[in-house]
Amino acid sequence: MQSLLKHYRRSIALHLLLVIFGVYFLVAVLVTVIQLYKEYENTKTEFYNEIQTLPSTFGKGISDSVWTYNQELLQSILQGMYNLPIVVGIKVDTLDQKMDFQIGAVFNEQRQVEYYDPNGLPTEQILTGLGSQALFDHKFPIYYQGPAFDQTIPLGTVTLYSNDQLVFERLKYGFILILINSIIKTCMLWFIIYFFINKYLGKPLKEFTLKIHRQDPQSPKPIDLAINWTDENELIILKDSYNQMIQRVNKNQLELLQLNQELDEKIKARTQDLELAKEKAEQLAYTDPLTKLCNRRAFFDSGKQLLNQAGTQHFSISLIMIDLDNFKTLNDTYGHALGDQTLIAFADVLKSSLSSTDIIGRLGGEEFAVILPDIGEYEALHVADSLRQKISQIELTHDVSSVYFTASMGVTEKPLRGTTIDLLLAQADKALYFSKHHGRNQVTAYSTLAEASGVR
Ligand SMILES: Nc1nc2c(ncn2[C@@H]2O[C@H](COP(=O)(O)OP(=O)(O)OP(=O)(O)O)[C@@H](O)[C@H]2O)c(=O)[nH]1
Repeated sequence: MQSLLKHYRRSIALHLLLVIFGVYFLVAVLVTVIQLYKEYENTKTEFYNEIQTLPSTFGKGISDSVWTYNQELLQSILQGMYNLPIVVGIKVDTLDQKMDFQIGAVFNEQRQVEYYDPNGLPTEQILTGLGSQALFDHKFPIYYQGPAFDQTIPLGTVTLYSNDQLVFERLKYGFILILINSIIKTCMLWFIIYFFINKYLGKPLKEFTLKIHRQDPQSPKPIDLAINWTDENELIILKDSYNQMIQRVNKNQLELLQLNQELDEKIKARTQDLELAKEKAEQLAYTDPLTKLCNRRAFFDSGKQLLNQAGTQHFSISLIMIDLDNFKTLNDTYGHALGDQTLIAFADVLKSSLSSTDIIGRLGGEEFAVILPDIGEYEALHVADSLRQKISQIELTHDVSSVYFTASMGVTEKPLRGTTIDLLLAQADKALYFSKHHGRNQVTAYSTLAEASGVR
């Protein structure tokens, strides 16, 4: 039952059928009722006509039997009439009341039904099978017109009783035939409609839906239906429209895929650019743009790290502070550009002379500092002096003349316990100051100054 209901709910053919069948059934019932009513009316008229022909058939015999007081003849005529299927009762009323006779179902004077047997004796209700509710009567007079009389002599009346239900009885078979006919026609129509709607609409739609369900959503393909029609009906238009839509969707998806790939590549390139820019920015943040040495900030950061390491791993650290001599004069004499060249050449000498573990920084202007890990003051003095000599040999050219410059230095070593970069710089600066004020182009150890002043 459940599956039947499911089938009904999913079947367009059954739905349409129900609607068509419902409407057809109503129309058929209406037409049949009208047809039946017309048949009833016609049959009833025929019925009355038949009743009215009876006096012409039996009237003469009845008149003769009443005129001659022949009770036996009258009774046999009336019984013959009573046997006719359209008659349910007969009543003969004569003027002298001598030949009165009733047979079957008749009305009395109060219009109530009374029943008489074929011998004219009162009896219980007669089983006519028709009931007496629809009883109606047709009265006709009886006359005698014998050969000896010029005029007709009234003898009385004969009342024939019939029943409306007899009309129905007559119609019954016709009606049953009409009904069977309608049922067969409806069933045939039902089957034909269902078969063709299902074949030409239901099945193709079902196949179409099934194929849509089975489509791969990533790459749907055009659908082909097993329809044998060549003309452009709605179903074929629907299928073609679907296929066109699928082609458009596939094309759009391909374009989207390409756009995605392009976007991916652009994002990759942009990310690389950003990383490079970030690297550059980081470099800029920590590198002096002119000399490419560590700037003040990078020098302090790396220096602090190295100091911490030296504290925990117990290795010595020395710091050299370097300042170019009379740099202002050099700038003023040969120009700022040569000043820049001087700074670059000086930085190159530092880079090439020192180890990669040494930290070289430009603290500002023409002021530089170097941190030498694992090197004591004595060794650092030698490194500084070697640098000083190399610097003094750097040859710069201005126009056709050669330009030389020198640098003064101050050296200090990290004490055994605790110190800071600032403190080391301050000590080295004092030594540097000493070098400057004692003729420049020389190296001074902070320890000698401290010893001389008794600070250490
Ligand atoms: N060309 C150039 N000059 C700079 C740069 N930075 C600082 N200076 C110059 O360096 C000079 C430093 O001068 P001072 O501080 O008087 O020192 P000095 O002339 O070297 O004298 P002493 O240190 O006493 O020997 C100034 O004239 C600055 O303008 C730079 O990046 N390029």
